[in-house]
This record gives sequence, C-alpha cells and structure tokens, in this order.
Amino acid sequence: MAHKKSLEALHKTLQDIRVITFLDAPGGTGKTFLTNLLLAEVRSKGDLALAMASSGIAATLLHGGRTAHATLKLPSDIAKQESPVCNISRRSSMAKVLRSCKLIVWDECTMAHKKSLEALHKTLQDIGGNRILMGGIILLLCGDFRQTLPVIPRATPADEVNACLKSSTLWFSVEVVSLKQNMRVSLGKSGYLGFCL
Ligand SMILES: Nc1ncnc2c1ncn2[C@@H]1O[C@H](COP(=O)(O)OP(=O)(O)OP(=O)(O)O)[C@@H](O)[C@H]1O
Repeated sequence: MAHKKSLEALHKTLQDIRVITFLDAPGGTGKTFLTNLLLAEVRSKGDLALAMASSGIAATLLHGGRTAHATLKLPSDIAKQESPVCNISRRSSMAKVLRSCKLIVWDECTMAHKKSLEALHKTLQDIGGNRILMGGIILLLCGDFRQTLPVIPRATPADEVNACLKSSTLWFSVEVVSLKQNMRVSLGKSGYLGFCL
C-alpha cells in the first residue's frame, strides 16, 4: 500500500497527546483518502471522531464532515477579538460530544486564522477542566500551506502570514507528517501525468 509508511507515522504521532499532528499533503497525494480511513478506524471501535474542514466543499468530502465554523461555533469576527473562544458552554450537548471525542480532524486548516486553533485549544481545556494541550484530545490538522492562506479582507501579505497557523504559539507543539506521492496522477493515465508535470 502506497501510504503504509505515512499511516504508520500518523498512528505514532496520533498516540501522543502532547502533540498536534499536521498532515502536510499537496493536492492529490491522498489526504482525504487517508483521513477517511482514520475516521473509519476510530468509529469502527465505537469511539467518537469529529470531522470538520475550513471550507464547505472540503467538509463534504469527509465522512460526517461539517465546516469548522459550524462545528466549533467560532465567532465570525475572530480576527478582531483579543482572546476568542468557541461559543460552546460547558453544559451544552456539543461539550459532551467534545469531552467523549477520541479524534478531531480539521481539513484545509491552512485557511483557518491562527486564533481559530487557539480558540479550540482554550475551549477544549475549559470543557475538559485541565491545562493539557487541546484538553487531551487528539487533533489531526490536514492541509497544504502552498495553497490558500487565511483570507483577511484588505490585508497585506504580512497580515496573512501573521494570521496563519504557523504564526501561532501552538505551532511549536505540531508534529508534521508528509505525503509526497501524487496518487491522483500515479493511478491515472500516463498522458495526464505528462500534462501535469
Ligand atoms: N492509498 C491509496 N490507494 C488507492 N487509491 C488512493 C490512495 N490514496 C489516494 N487514492 C486515490 O487518489 C485520488 C486522490 O486522493 P485524495 O482525493 O484523497 O487526495 P487529496 O490529497 O485529498 O487531494 P486534494 O487535496 O486535491 O483534494 C483519489 O481518487 C483516491 O481515491
């Protein structure tokens, strides 16, 4: 299997609650395929796995996926707030879901504002009543920084870089796993491979 090594590396980092795993995957390298495999693995054991994405279209590709804004109830003016949190109270049903969740997958995370990740971190700590990274819940971020960075209206490139996840203090806790083989091209016709390269 083409993803054997990446899957092993992912399994290893996903065991460690002291790190956030980032699946670095250029287009066509099988990120959606692998993510759905992991979601199915967790759910097949009867555990809860949440799937979300920064954009609606990416969310539709994940099994049971929803947008990050809808799932986490992120404030719409998150960039303007000093220290935002998700609009999820400790006693809400969503807090219950998050408390019993084994894995959270966030696809196209590179489009998210760094404050969204920080808001999730603070909210999970609050809900879990602890000071552990992400409240002790395993988080898998997926995306490709070579594609779209956060969209900040009327911003300079510097503002965009400053808003991106890599500028967050939480990025020091991120372990990167990379996918390199383009599965879409290698599985397709050789003519298409020539066209792409
Ligand atoms: N390990 C695999 N074995 C067989 N087919 C695979 C494997 N990984 C990916 N594929 C196939 O390769 C194609 C691209 O995979 P996928 O859509 O998961 O890539 P992606 O990284 O999410 O791409 P994009 O970022 O463009 O959405 C799909 O048709 C998928 O079924």
